[in-house]
Amino acid sequence: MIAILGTGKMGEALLSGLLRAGVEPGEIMVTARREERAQALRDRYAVRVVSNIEAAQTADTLILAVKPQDMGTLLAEVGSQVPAGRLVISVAAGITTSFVESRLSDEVPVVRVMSNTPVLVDEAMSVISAGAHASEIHLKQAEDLLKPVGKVLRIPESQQDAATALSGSGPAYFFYLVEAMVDAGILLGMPRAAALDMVTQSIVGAAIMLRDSGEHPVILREAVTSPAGTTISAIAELERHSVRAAFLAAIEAARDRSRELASG
Ligand SMILES: NC(=O)C1=CN([C@@H]2O[C@H](COP(=O)(O)OP(=O)(O)OC[C@H]3O[C@@H](n4cnc5c(N)ncnc54)[C@H](O)[C@@H]3O)[C@@H](O)[C@H]2O)C=CC1
Ligand SMILES: O=C(O)[C@@H]1CCC=N1
Repeated sequence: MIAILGTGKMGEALLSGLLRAGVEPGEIMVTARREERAQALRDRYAVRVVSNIEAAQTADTLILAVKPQDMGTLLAEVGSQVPAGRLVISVAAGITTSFVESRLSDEVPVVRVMSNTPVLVDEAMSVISAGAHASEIHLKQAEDLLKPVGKVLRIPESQQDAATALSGSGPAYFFYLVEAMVDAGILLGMPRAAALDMVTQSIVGAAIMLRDSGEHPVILREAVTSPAGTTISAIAELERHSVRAAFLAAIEAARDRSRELASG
């Protein structure tokens, strides 16, 4: 039995992914703070909505998917209720395995996961790290759970904050880029719907080329960049506005914020 504690955007994305992967609704229980939310989850997925305590006491695998700021409260409620031999998976940004372990009364294995919203289309990037009591078996269990909804990579926990900044938040940077490019289309007089279509298909095509060609992004970009052509005129402007430096600083800021979140 799998329990998802805190079924918001990420918890629901994981829930729908598990169901698409063939886990039976009867094998999953979820928790929610508000009754309307609980009812929506029952209606949409036919899963049982239970209390945090019931989930903690009965599930073999607990997925903690509350906001980092709510993790202390949740663990204060359920920490003493999780029996040894279970697996706890935390998907919260910035929350370390030792933070979770120190709030569990038994030596329960903890795996820290950073996934991202493309879970919704089975294209997540999930990075996982083992806590002090987690072994190969537990990492494998977490991998098996996450593989149907995308790619899974094991990393040392010391790199989790960087991964949160890069792939956890990553989709947001691309949506932001799409917004900016669509605005550029509007500036040039394109209808909004056509601009969105053009940008979306360009970004999807480019992403698939990047993933499937095995080529380095520099090679792919150079193939589009003709001498004295249009692309280099755009790239010169991006360089003039230090867009590359802005990305370095932005992702570093996200990494720093991830580090801060564990301390509340
Ligand atoms: N949204 C994203 O792209 C990603 C989010 N995450 C992580 O996933 C976690 C959840 O984020 P979101 O889903 O975006 O937040 P959210 O606010 O949509 O979901 C959190 C849910 O937990 C519920 N909750 C809070 N305290 C509770 C408690 N004591 N008992 C039961 N339910 C409780 C809230 O009512 C809410 O429905 C965060 O820790 C975040 O760092 C990780 C990767 C990507
Ligand atoms: O913004 C956040 O805190 C979460 C973590 C990774 C993506 N979204």
